[in-house]
Amino acid sequence: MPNHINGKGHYNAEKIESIARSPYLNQGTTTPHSIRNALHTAGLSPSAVETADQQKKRALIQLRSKSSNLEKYIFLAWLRNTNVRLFYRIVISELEEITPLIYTPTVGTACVEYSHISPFLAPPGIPDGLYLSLNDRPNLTQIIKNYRPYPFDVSLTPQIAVITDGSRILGLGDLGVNGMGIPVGKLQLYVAAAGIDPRRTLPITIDLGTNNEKNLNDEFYLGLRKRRVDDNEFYSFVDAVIKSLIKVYPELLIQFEDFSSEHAFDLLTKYRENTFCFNDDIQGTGAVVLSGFINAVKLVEKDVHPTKHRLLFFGAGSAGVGVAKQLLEFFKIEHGMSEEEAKKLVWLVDTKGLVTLDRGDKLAKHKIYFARDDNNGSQFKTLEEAIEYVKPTALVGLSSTGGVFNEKIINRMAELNKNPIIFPLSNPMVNAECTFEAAMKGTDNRVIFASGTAFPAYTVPKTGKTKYPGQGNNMYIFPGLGLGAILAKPKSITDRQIYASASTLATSLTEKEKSLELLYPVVSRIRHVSAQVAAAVIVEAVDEGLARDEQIIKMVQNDCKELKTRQGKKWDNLVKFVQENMWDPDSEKFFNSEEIIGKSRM
Ligand SMILES: NC(=O)C1=CN([C@@H]2O[C@H](COP(=O)(O)OP(=O)(O)OC[C@H]3O[C@@H](n4cnc5c(N)ncnc54)[C@H](OP(=O)(O)O)[C@@H]3O)[C@@H](O)[C@H]2O)C=CC1
Ligand SMILES: CC(=O)C(=O)O
Ligand SMILES: [Mg+2]
Repeated sequence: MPNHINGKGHYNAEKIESIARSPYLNQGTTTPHSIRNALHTAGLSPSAVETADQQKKRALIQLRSKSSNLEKYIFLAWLRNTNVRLFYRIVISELEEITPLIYTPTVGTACVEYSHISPFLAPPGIPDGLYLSLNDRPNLTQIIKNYRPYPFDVSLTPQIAVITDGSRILGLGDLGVNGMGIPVGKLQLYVAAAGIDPRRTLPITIDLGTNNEKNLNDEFYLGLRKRRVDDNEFYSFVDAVIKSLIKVYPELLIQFEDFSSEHAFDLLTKYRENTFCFNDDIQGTGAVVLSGFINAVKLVEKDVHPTKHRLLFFGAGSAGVGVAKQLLEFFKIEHGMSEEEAKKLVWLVDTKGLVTLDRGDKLAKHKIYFARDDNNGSQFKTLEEAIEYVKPTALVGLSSTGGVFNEKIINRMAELNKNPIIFPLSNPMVNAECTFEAAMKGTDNRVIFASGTAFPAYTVPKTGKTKYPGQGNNMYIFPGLGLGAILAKPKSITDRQIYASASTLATSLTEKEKSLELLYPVVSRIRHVSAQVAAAVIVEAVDEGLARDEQIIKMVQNDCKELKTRQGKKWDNLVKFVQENMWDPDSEKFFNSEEIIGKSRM
């Protein structure tokens, strides 16, 4: 495109066009006439200039008028892809209402439908995420560079990528490329909950085929129409993707998400020491459940000594085993137990029953660590049998099997415990092992409860007292963990950093939240909580000698002198620094229209 008039004070037409079309710079109906004139967009919309509040009010009315959550999801995606700042203004101010629409449970429905809806989520030329298919192998580096949703801000390179292969999307199984909704959804929470600049996020779905018959037979399925590749090809392709990503963006933090469990563990083992990465389903979930468990232990400690808990996990995949491993750290660190002692507090159940060493089947690698050898040859095939054998104080569901904690199971937990801990953590809501209402009714309202997807509060009919369920979802961890890591730039993300994120989340409850016996902070405080989690991760990374950001290292050394007693501390200056670095849709620091127009001058 030719320039307008050469010389000082005139505009470069190409730049003007990219500003006018940028979903980030677009201010829609709030654009002042001066800017419309400068951008040559005067006359392209009605003349009214609105305030940001009016603009937001209209969008919320439209959103609320939609009759299904999927329609709301589509509306919100369009908003995000046409007016980023308006979208995040809405998300941040209405977190409780919007989170279930852009994340679990609605994102589950959106993923199932993704091939049907994705062409309608964004205007042409604005990608919703980056697709890397097997056929792209020779050109990975170039294709990675193609992802430029905000062409005007091309100097702002991605800081965080969430990557999936769509093989285990929530509890919905193998959805192939339709899994894209997950990296997109997670990254929206990075922005809303931790203030990562939306221009610096990179959602990726790698397409190595799918074994989902429904997708393979769906005329509208948009991914490769072939079965998944074998393990050799899988690891080789993922390796090529990781290497290309690091080549293009050397400081990129990579979050592995919703890979099938075998691959999830192997990828984490392979990359965690030498690549700036973590696995959200193993480590993020481990940390968030640990945090809720720490608070649950406090609530029941009058009756159950912390070291006397008996934890029964229903589900022994990446999430179940990841959580179980993280809980061991609690017993070791806070209660001085040895690894062997702590391990004895954990039992796993999978599709074949209680996981034991002598069960007779070949156990998947990740199950061996917790496989019991003290069962004297007895085997326990069902959850009921396992409960009778273990007599658990806590029952944790990570099995993707909706409703499996039935009335009988819940009643039995209530007989065994004054306050049974029941965490049906599978997603989306239809896969939760039980509802909050069922858990309350089945335990005479004595349950200590957290689920992966938020359930409504429950009012006890006799007393009129309302009880609030916890939401044990990794969304309370990964945004803050990622932000802390991005700021401190540690060489790797360690168990200690993960533990620090969990223990800080646990201590972030306000007095009011504690008085309501909540296990997690209310969602509306998530931005503040993420800043605290980020600060904890930073302190830990500095203490471990792994942080590489000089300014952060100095600040931590000044602010947190007594590192050994740091747990539970607030590190006010550091938290303030983190908050100042959080992207905010209304901050002049991140958006100054005059300056942006100025930049387009020749
Ligand atoms: N709340 C949160 O933040 C998070 C929740 N999750 C949820 O956790 C769930 C599991 O994830 P992940 O571990 O990766 O998935 P996997 O599919 O790898 O694991 C599921 C596990 O459940 C077991 N299982 C499935 N059905 C049954 C059954 N009928 N009876 C007994 N065991 C059964 C499987 O047994 P087998 O091994 O024999 O096949 C397997 O061990 C998902 O729903 C996911 O959404 C995940 C991450 C975070
Ligand atoms: C929450 C999440 O990461 C999952 O269900 O997989
Ligand atoms: Mg996940």
